Amino acid sequence: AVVGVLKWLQPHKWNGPGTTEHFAAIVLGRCSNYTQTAPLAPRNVDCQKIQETFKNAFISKNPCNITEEDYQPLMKLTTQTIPCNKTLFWSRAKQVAHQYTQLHQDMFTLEDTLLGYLADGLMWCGDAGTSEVDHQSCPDWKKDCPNNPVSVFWKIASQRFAEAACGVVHVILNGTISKTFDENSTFGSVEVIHLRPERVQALHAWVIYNVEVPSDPCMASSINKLKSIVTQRNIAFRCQHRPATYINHVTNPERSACSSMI
Ligand SMILES: Nc1nc2c(c(=O)[nH]1)N1CN2[C@@H]2O[C@H](COP(=O)(O)OP(=O)(O)OC[C@H]3O[C@@H]1[C@H](O)[C@@H]3O)[C@@H](O)[C@H]2O
Repeated sequence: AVVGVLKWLQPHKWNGPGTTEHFAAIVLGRCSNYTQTAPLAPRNVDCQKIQETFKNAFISKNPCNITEEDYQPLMKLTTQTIPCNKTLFWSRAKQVAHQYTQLHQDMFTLEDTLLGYLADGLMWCGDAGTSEVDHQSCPDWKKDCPNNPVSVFWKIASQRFAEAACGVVHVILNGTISKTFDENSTFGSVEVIHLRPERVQALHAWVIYNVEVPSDPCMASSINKLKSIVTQRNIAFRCQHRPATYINHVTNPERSACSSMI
């Protein structure tokens, strides 16, 4: 009990929340669940080994000096092939994107792959001086350092997800915020630039908005910026705007509000 109190009294070294309680057990459970239930799950996966490899990527390491190489062993163990034309990116629209793939299970966001499914919503970090995870605090991207275990993970996972994409790929963007497309987002700074023009013919953007918008969100200046980045990479670009209720209709067609739309 004394050790527990002392740990609780330990000063918070970083500005971000600490490692998720039962992190290793959650990763192991998610791995087993995914490999037994998900469509296109990689077969004969050693979940114990994946759990250990995930921990070894950041345990006993300075949590402000994590590199993409630290995650290479984990990336190798979780390699997965997504069918062409079935990749869905999102930016500032996580919930809508997952509502969509819940209904269209032939489409895949990063979270619908094993790697993204293992880590979604979790926090994790360690420290050079110990083999324990830090439950007190972990570095915040802005207030502490960008090369922390969680940010580096999502950067390398997003990059590999984009590099593996093929055919016509889609992205759900948020039409109710000023920067519908933000070059500094992970989608803008990592995924768009790692699409391979020899594998990807087109990027289709679906701009989702909540309320009637005065003008076509596809005409926004940030969408034009996305179009120029994509077309300069020899990838065709198309934009369509959709009311958020469209996703709800698609998700719950039996809802009375949807009847008028059908
Ligand atoms: N749990 C997940 N997190 C993230 C995924 C992802 O797929 N799952 N990410 C990134 N990401 C982390 O989410 C925040 C904010 O994203 P947010 O600001 O909402 O949007 P981003 O474009 O940065 O990132 C979403 C984009 O990158 C992948 C996913 O395939 C989407 O196409 C940012 O710090 C990223 O490090």
